[in-house]
Amino acid sequence: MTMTTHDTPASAVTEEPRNGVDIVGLRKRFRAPDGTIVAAVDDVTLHMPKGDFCVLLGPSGCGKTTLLRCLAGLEHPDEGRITIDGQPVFGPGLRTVEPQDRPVGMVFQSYALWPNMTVADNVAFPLTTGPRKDRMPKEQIRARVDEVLKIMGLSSHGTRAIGQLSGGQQQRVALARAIVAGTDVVLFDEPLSNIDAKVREILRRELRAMQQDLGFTAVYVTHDQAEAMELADQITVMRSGKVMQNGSARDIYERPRNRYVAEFIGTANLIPVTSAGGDSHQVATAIGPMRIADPGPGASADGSRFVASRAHRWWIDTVERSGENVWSGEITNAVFAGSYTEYVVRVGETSVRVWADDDPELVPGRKVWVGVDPAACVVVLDHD
Ligand SMILES: Nc1ncnc2c1ncn2[C@@H]1O[C@H](COP(=O)(O)OP(=O)(O)OP(=O)(O)O)[C@@H](O)[C@H]1O
Repeated sequence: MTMTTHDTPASAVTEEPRNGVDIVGLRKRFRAPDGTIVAAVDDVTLHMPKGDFCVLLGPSGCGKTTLLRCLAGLEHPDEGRITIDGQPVFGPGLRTVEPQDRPVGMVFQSYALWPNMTVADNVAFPLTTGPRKDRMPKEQIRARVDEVLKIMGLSSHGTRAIGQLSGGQQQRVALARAIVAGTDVVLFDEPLSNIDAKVREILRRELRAMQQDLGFTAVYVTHDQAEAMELADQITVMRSGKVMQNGSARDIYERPRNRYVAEFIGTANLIPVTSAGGDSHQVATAIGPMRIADPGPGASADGSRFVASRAHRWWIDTVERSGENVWSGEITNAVFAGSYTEYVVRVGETSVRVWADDDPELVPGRKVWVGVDPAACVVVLDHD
């Protein structure tokens, strides 16, 4: 990222060649207190294209923070290679590049600000460390700090003490500090998780707009799938140190690779496939034949498979219907969720969840017809 001058809008930033982040065969193991070895990062190979917003998503303990810390240089991997912005920072035969020498900025969950310094001094901090001969002149530092404070909506807060700011404002200061040095890659470790829901939504939108304006590559750790969907150009779903799937939010949501991904993101109906092979557009399932427009990644695989479909792609009706992908069933539960109601419908021995408009006629015990568009059905593996 090239920083703008004081008066230049962020959108006018000059582009420079960048390469994003390349991770090849990365492994990091820890010894747990009971002596067992935990593979926190287990053979991860991943490319994060320059200028993309890349989210590492997964439940607690899946290894996303460890992977981020390896990129930052705060953790020393056991094996593999890392190249950031074209610069190899870790690899065989390479002297590991120390955190302060890596071309990255970082924002933590705890804001990690200096409580006794002013807002402006906190933001300026990365520009005032390192060998004196490499530092920029004071006037230039001030201009850059003013600029990022403006970008973060903190212009009038520069002289305040950190303790006089709200949590949301403190995280803005931390964001400002991460971008002030103009690195091409900024790493975020759950930066919004300590902030209340409304402010978090605002900051999330601002962060995305700022990243697009300035054009840096963002690597963002979260366990919140809604946050991932809203922010990401690329989502990497992790489990037990491994990459389960990597792709755009749409890819991951509409074409999950396996059961784990389908269940982790959004609400999916997973209907067991009962026989292998067959027509690639029709499979035998626990509720009868299901038509699928796109067979999906699990179609030709051996082993347990499911037809995955999103709850909001199903319809529900009290009037008898017939045709493909239509079943009769009985409502067993209805939960009003505001913008939709979740109806749980028993079809044979299986339950499907249908997200539809609230309808007072649709109550538990009611016989109904449900169905799903074949275009919304994809076969997924039980596990890779
Ligand atoms: N310093 C450490 N020593 C021992 N084990 C560790 C260490 N750091 C992480 N681990 C283990 O490595 C695994 C991955 O941890 P990590 O913090 O990367 O997961 P995470 O996905 O970021 O989880 P969270 O969202 O809870 O932070 C976990 O099993 C964790 O207990």
